[in-house]
Amino acid sequence: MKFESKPIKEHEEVPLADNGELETLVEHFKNRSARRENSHSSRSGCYVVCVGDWSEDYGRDAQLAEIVGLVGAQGDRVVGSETIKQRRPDPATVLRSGKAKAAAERAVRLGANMLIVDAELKPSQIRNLEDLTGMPVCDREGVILNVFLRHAKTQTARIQVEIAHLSYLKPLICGLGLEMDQQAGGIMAGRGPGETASELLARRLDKRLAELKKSLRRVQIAGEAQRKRRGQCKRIALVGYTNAGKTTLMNHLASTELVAQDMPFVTLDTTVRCLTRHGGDVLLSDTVGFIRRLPNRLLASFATTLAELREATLIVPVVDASDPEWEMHLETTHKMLVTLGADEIPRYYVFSKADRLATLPSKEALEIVSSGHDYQFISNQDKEAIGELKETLIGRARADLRRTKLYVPYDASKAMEIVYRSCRVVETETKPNGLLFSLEAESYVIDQIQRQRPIQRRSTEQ
Ligand SMILES: Nc1nc2c(ncn2[C@@H]2O[C@H](COP(=O)(O)OP(=O)(O)OP(=O)(O)O)[C@@H](O)[C@H]2O)c(=O)[nH]1
Ligand SMILES: [Mg+2]
Repeated sequence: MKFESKPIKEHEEVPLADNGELETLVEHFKNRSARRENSHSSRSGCYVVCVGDWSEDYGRDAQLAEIVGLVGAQGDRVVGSETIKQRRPDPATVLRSGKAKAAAERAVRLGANMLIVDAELKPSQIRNLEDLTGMPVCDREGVILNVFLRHAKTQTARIQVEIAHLSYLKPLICGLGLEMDQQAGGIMAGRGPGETASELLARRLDKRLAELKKSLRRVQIAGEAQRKRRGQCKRIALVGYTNAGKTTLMNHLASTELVAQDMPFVTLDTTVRCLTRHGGDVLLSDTVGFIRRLPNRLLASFATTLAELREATLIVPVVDASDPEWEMHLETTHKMLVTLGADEIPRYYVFSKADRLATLPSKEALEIVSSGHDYQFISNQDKEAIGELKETLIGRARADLRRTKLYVPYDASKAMEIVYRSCRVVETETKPNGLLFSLEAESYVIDQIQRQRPIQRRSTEQ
């Protein structure tokens, strides 16, 4: 099977911008950043408040560092920050009012014109906090969406991010109710009889969301033909926490020149390239990174892109070994693989940025976190190790198919599904309570079928 190593052609004609009133209004209510709030000052800034119930200082510092990094990636400057330990959030404002006011005073003294709260806030909580502090407030989801908006370059990524962003904005905009009617009265011509400005806006936002979803579907259908052509190729997917070094590794392994930067969510699109020479049977893909508490809206919007991971022959979790939080990053990656239904696929772990480590973690610790799968430490400067890794990955992806006989009882529906989805059935024999298959499949698929309890029970009964 030959596969041409060409970049995916995006649909250029998919309409994105709505140049009319909706754009003006969305822009008006768009999740604020310090730059936009104070467009006169090029060095306006944010004050970050990190909320949590940490048992150790270490977890608190790491959470703060992460949100500060995200604010930087959305293009803003952090002028100050603090952490507030709080077990239960205040229902109206998440932060207790005294603490919120004190934080806002410190923020103003430092010249901030936006308060970033590292928590998931409801639209009403954002409004209450803004009333209480007198400052524009942006929550964690808003910051992540801003970063995605800033980095979305291709049409697919832009549509996916815009869908997530508009769904986030909708309750914020519509919840403004009367105030919104007064502000928008002048702008919004074409209001139906008895329809308030916020109702009209909700209707338009819904229409826009429906258009975007249709556009996304069109782009995805166009990509499906390309995916089908790749169907017979072995696929290796690089996955992992954002900023782990996935794209850097892809560039070294597949001689690509994709953008890799010390910043979260630089990659938002899946890029697929041949790992073997002159087109060939092994493909490598670079994917959007993960983060703890990834907003559900973004996950839903990127669901189809990420669902491709399920088709991989080999998953390569890339872990930044130099990050003090690497174990949490790995845990987040594992949870995402479970959510995406890709946790049964064979894995080969790569611990990146080894050049930054004085000592490597102990073998025992690594075996536990990699749950017995093989792993390798790598540094982007070590060409020899990268060459070896490439050979190992190609070898793993091409692992031979096994031919075997397997009895599957009728009531083992999950096992039946795996047989028909992932095996080549050579022969089927009917038995009183099930089917005896002669089939061909990769070893892990056979193991997966055998792990289904009813089969083990019944096959020994036979
Ligand atoms: N010192 C060192 N830096 C590395 C290594 N690998 C990657 N980096 C750096 O780590 C940063 C992030 O690398 P990327 O490859 O963009 O990470 P990513 O996982 O693709 O990140 P996102 O696409 O943003 O999720 C970049 O500044 C790289 O130069 C390595 O082995 N050693
Ligand atoms: Mg990347």
